[in-house]
Amino acid sequence: WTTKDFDFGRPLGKGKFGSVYLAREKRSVHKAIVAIKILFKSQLQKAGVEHQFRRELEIQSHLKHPNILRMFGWFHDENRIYIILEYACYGELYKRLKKVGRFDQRTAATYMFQIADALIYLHSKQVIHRDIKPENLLLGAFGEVKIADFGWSVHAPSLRRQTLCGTLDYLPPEMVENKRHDEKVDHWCIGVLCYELLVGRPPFESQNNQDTYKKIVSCYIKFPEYVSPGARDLIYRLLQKTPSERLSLKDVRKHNWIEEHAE
Ligand SMILES: CC(C)CCNC(=O)Cn1cc(-c2ccc3c(-c4nc5ccccc5[nH]4)n[nH]c3c2)cn1
Repeated sequence: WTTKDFDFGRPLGKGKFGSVYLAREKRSVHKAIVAIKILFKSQLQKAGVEHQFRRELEIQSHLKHPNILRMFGWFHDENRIYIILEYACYGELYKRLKKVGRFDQRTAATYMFQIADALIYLHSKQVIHRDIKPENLLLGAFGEVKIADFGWSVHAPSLRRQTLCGTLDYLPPEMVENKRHDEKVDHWCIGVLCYELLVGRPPFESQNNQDTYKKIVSCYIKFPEYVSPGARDLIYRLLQKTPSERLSLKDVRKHNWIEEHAE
């Protein structure tokens, strides 16, 4: 591939390491629409992340799941690297959540099922900690959620959380306390996500980082009265301080609140 194979359209997102553009592949008979992320080699070199980046490229090129944003390939020229990504036509879940305030149980349960399904797939390939949070989720043509690993901090133009290093709200206790962590961090994150999808803000949000940390390590959760008992049960079973006690992803998919509300 080269840039000459594509007509570039509007920017879809901008960030520290690069920006993402809408693009159409010229030759394909069905005029494939894709998102192309452009990274500058100099910036990757300056940040000393080239090898990590290659590893990420390698991992992502083998991932194929309906709820994980596809990476179709990549190419480079003298100064830039171009990553050909799936175009998610309904954009950022985060923006939609901000717009509607909070989702109904059917929407939230459907997204939770899809993300649990994607994580089962990822964990089966020994891939963890995909940094599940609304900013990293996009929406496909059928309203399905797509995990886009923005680890490369390309934030589409939407108001980011208050701290630039990414929100602390999603950090599990073992990471707050700088202990070893395993794939169970993802179980914690989808517990935080489920709360945020239903309430419109994360459960441990506070004025400052210290208070957020305190709430995280104490697993102190307050629910607004409209959160149903079924949703509370699922969230409690995921937001367990001890990683091994967190609900398994297969049990998340089978949880009665998910069974009752997911589409
Ligand atoms: C190291 C490398 C393998 C990382 C590859 N993964 C990424 O670069 C993660 N990433 C995905 C994107 C991204 C951002 C936006 C979109 C969009 C998209 N669709 C939109 C529709 C309406 C409004 C905004 C939209 N953004 N589709 N696909 C995207 C993909 C940016 N970074």
